[in-house]
Amino acid sequence: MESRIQRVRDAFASGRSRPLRFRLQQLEALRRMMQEREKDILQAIGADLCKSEFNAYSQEVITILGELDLVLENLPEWVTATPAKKNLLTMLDEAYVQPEPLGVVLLIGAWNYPFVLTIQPLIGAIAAGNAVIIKPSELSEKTAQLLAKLLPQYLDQDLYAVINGGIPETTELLKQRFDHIFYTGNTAVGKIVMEAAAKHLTPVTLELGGKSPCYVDTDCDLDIACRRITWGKYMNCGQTCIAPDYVLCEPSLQHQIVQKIKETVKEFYGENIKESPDYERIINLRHFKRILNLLEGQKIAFGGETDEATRYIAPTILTDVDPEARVMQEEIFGPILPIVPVKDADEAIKFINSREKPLAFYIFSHNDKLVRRMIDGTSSGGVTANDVIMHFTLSSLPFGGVGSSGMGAYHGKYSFDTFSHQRPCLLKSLKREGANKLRYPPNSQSKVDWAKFFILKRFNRGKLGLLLLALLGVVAAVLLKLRLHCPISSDGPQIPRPSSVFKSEAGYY
Ligand SMILES: NC(=O)c1ccc[n+]([C@@H]2O[C@H](COP(=O)([O-])OP(=O)(O)OC[C@H]3O[C@@H](n4cnc5c(N)ncnc54)[C@H](O)[C@@H]3O)[C@@H](O)[C@H]2O)c1
Ligand SMILES: CCCCCCCCCC=O
Repeated sequence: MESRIQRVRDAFASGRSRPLRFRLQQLEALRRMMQEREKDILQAIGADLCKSEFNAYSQEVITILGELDLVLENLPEWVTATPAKKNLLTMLDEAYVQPEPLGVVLLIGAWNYPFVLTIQPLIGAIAAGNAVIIKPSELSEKTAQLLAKLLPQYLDQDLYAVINGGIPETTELLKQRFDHIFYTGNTAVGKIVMEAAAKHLTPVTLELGGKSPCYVDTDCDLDIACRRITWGKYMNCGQTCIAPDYVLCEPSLQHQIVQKIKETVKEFYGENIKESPDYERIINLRHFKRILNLLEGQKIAFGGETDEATRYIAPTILTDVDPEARVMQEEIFGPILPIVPVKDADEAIKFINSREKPLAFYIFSHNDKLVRRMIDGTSSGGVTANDVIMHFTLSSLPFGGVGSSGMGAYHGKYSFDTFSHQRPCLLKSLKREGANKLRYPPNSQSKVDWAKFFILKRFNRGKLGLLLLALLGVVAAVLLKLRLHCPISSDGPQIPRPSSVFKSEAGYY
């Protein structure tokens, strides 16, 4: 493993990953891979999660194709240095911010959307000019194997390496030094990743989980709300990081919601859900048993059927759920929807704020004021109002958590920024030493006054003040140029001192 990582490091040190043209070529190659190997990709995802090709395409492949289009179109602009504003002291210099690659990035993918959650951050890391070690999740075994086979066929083999394995391999990987670690998965492992990263002071992006609440207001189109909640909750058999984890609503809505979700489940998956090509299975037996344990002692209003042999759990709804119940203590990550009755929106806000910050927050209401009040009154990684999941699909929005649901964000330009260092550059000349003498010892009141003028711009805000400032700026620039070779007297510059000229009743700003 160490020699493989060293090969990636050496390749990064060669500088090969940096030119824009190279980055674009690699991203084009990824796009070619998506087109030429689409069938293999869909089959691998399908085998891991019992997912239909249609679902694998619309949930994973489309996102990647969209991201590639966006990055290929905008990367030339993103890599360009941005000129920075200058002050009076630097007005003749060059100042800009230049994004530069971080170096070798470790990318640990997740199993629930094993393709998109590995390739989408990879696109950002390549776009930003990094070398990458990719560690797909061993739980989505077929996709992990496919990535190890395909990526070296399309990408530079020295710069980008896939390392497969389970906990021992990840543990070993985390001992190595990286320039950034991007991890997607649960919060407990997120802490292990962060601890390992701290040993090398490696920055991390942690895309974690949490219990994402969904508030349904009485002033709401319940048919539409319940159809959208059903889609987002039971998609991928509930194994979606931003699935609505539980519903908060007034007691009077509870049974209507159960009824409408029940009808929608029938509409989506038919009478026999097990036969539906659109309904997935739980990834493995460990997670299957974990989810079943959450049902213990609960009032099942709908669903509840399970089949261990195929790891099937029916779309399930629990009503009158006690906030202290186990199902309300950990992220469900399965097709169980608890409904917790609350008195009103204020109680819902208090409920949400009394818990860890979730990855997503959903509100269904016709009342725009209420929607905004609930957004302002809570905190979460992201928000969608009157729908679920959809903020993930908009690449102009950063995707990530807050508090225990994660740190950092990605998608589109945000991925590029996550994998770049924004390097501030100030290019001065060795000339104009006269101006610099202001900051050299010995210091004096007059030098401090000048520094206040140049850096803090302490002068009157009025029109006259501004006009005088402009004039003085020109005079100062000319004088400083003329004085290049003359020492500054201990009494300060021989032009009017700014503090006496511009101080007025209007004060400073
Ligand atoms: N924010 C996001 O974008 C996002 C996306 C997908 C999943 N998630 C979150 O991920 C969670 C679901 O997946 P999961 O993490 O439960 O899967 P999991 O617990 O089954 O496995 C997580 C991964 O962690 C690794 N791991 C476990 N113990 C480890 C250790 N001691 N050291 C190093 N690695 C170790 C395993 O090898 C495995 O690959 C949910 O909380 C979900 O919300 C978040
Ligand atoms: C259009 C639906 C896209 C769904 C993609 C969901 C990805 C969620 C990532 C976390 O698990």
